Amino acid sequence: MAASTSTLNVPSLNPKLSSSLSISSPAQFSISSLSLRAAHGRGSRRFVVLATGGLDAKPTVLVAEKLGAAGLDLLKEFANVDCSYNLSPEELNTKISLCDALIVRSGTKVSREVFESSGGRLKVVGRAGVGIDNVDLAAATEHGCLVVNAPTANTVAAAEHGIALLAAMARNVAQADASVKAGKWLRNKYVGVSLVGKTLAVMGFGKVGTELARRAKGLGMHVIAHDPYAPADRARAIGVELVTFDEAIATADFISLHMPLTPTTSKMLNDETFGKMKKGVRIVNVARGGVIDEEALVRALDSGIVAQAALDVFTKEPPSPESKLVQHENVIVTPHLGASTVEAQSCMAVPVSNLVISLVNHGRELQGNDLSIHFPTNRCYQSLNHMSYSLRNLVVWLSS
Ligand SMILES: O=C(O)[C@H](O)COP(=O)(O)O
Repeated sequence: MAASTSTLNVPSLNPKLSSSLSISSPAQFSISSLSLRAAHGRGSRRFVVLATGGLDAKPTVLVAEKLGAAGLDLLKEFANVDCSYNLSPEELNTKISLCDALIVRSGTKVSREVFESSGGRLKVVGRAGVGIDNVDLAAATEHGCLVVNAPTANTVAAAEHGIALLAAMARNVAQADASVKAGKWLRNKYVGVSLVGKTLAVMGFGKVGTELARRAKGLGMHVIAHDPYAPADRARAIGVELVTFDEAIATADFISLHMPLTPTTSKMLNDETFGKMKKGVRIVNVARGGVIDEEALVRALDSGIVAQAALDVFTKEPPSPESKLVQHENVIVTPHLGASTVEAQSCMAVPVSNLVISLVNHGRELQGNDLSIHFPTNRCYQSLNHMSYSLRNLVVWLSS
């Protein structure tokens, strides 16, 4: 699919740069960065981006969830940092009026109330991770607040966790571990299934989906993928065939979910789609809980359509421990650990902190060839509107 392009006016400090910049967003399933190019330029140019309305005094950054140490050190150099974890929504709303920037992971809901409570002071929300479904982007836009993320830092961690769940599910590792620890020795009960030669459907062939597919190929699986926006040649290059949604779910022995949560993907797996699957299919979800109708999944597990599920993410996190899904004997669960490796956490903290500081404090510059700034509309299902509004808060300088 062709890249989608939108043009808007951004104030420029440099006469060499036309004030009209073309922003192109390759329409892929999991686009995470957007590149800016001068309207008259050829190829990549070097940009420096400065946030307008920077602060004279040191900005205050609220870090609402645990962030890698290197990122915190960077923040502390340029800002007053308030690390307050596990805030209630009310506490967050109260604190936010004293903050210029907020850094979160997936556990903090940055709702409309947060922006309203900030009284206009909040300039940047940094998402130390990929998913920005916990940030109300429309409210951010209305309040002139930029939202930035770290779209690549945890790709490998999430793909590796998907593979870990896939193998653990197929070989009943979690159930067998619990039974041995409970004094049992159930060698017949926990006979598993092999991965080699099985068809794996990767739903969402973006960064994580692609990395997981590559690894699954290494395990001898036949990998197909569905993604309305992924280029066929990228899939072909690693020996993956792109197929329709219905073909993917109807032929797969294993399904691994890698799409973002959007209005289009919400409850994509439901009674109807489970009904089209091969009996005995096994499902892995390291994307977002909301892409599965969880009650429908319990029904599909009970009826045997779905033999097993391995879930890292849930519609509501944490899920109730009494939840039928969590307690189901054919389901294994982890507490949203996809990005939780030492390497991913340290990798993601620095770029997010850097972006936040750069944007909140115009004394620091952000530089790049293809502009290294990530905007909130990093999913094809979202419009370019939010990005355009966000860009109006920026000044762009073409330095070469
Ligand atoms: O969106 C993400 O980056 C992943 O789901 C990880 O979320 P986390 O930062 O809360 O671990």
